[in-house]
Amino acid sequence: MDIRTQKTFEALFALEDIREVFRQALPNTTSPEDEQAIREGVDKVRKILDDIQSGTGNAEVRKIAGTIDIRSREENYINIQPIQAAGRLTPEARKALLAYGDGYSTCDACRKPFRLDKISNPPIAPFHEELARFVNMDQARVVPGARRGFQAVASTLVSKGDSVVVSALAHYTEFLAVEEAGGVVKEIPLNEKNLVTPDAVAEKIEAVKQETGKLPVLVMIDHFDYQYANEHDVKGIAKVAHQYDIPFLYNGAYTVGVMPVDGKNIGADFVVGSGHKSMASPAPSGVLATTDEWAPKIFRTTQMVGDITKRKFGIKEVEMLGCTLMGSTLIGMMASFPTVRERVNHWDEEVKKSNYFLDGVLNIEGSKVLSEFPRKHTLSKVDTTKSFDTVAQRHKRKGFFLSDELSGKGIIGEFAGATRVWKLNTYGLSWEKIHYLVDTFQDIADKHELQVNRSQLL
Ligand SMILES: Cc1ncc(COP(=O)(O)O)c(C=O)c1O
Repeated sequence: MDIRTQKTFEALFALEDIREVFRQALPNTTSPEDEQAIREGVDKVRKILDDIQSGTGNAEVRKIAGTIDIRSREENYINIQPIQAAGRLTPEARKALLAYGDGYSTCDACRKPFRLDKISNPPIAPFHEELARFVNMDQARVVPGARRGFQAVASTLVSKGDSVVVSALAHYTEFLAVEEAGGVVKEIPLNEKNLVTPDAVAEKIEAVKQETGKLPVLVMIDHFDYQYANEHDVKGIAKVAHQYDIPFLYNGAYTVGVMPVDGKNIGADFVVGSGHKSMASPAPSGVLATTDEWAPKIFRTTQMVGDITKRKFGIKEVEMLGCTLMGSTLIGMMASFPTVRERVNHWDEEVKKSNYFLDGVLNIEGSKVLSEFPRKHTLSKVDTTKSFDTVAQRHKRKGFFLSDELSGKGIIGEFAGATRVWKLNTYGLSWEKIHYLVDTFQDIADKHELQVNRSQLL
């Protein structure tokens, strides 16, 4: 890179930093004048970035400026996309992405024993210890996504034909992990509230035993499922699994990183989390934590010896394929961790905001919340077939009318065209944004002559 390009990059990153400071200040602003000043500041910086992007300068610089500008979707819009909310990166993680983009940049100081989780500069080894403490388990490894955590556990515990008990709302990646290991999933039916109960788990275990003559080898349950984000009684379920001496995998894809998770208290043998879903981390990232009892099995090291060379790679862990996350993915996760560790303490406030917003939606006649209500999570499933979809039926833009209206008001993230049954997530939105969301949904309803019961607003 020539010196001019390098200097321009530096200037771009400095501008980005300034914009980030503005952006961070926005949710904490109370006076409209300050908010206006901050918005103008963001606009000015954007304008400079736009000029660079569209100017005739160095193509490489234009390209990187373009990449940076993708971030405007977070600054200019309220994004209620269901699965992105808690995975959005912190400014620190964004910087780490650039600084540690080279794949093996984490490996400069890799010394004996040669393994990722043993590297102390950057402080990857202490990060692993902190991760284990964070979910109150004994040992942890970073993995490329929650799915790789399921895979490591299934590959260790499941042999051909073994049964694994999962929820009827289990994520598909649990199915795949079991299939790859040669096992079969056995689904626990839901009760009338779309919940998996400990009793239903016990019945399923008994049924599997009857049917196959063998107990299942693993029970794997999502604390909050991906469909309704209903809370399932994981502690009660872990207890049932242990009564049959079956290990319990806690799927915390929607919890680890947003709310406090205490694996020991739950009775989990394995805790799996998703970095890019709930830990403000780049994809693919996640965590697999376990107890001292299970660690030697799940994190077993290789026994393989080369038949000609007699080479051995003793310290490398088989399920981790030696090392897992490298470069910016891992450092991004680490960079966000202080924020993530702190933010779980504010989960109750996040849930309050989620309920406030949905109360506002429910005040629009015909709207329903399909998830358990009041909400215990920020991800929710709503049914607007009898409210907004009645407008869609008579609107020339059909099902797209709602997305058009919302994006016109700076709200994005719903699936365009889906105004019937859909999911959204309010995680991380300030109270100001939540109020704005409610007002906007109700204004759109008003405009299209749907009944809105504003008197019930808090
Ligand atoms: C409940 C649940 N478990 C697991 C996963 C997979 O997570 P990852 O993408 O980190 O592998 C998802 C992803 O959507 C999910 O919703």
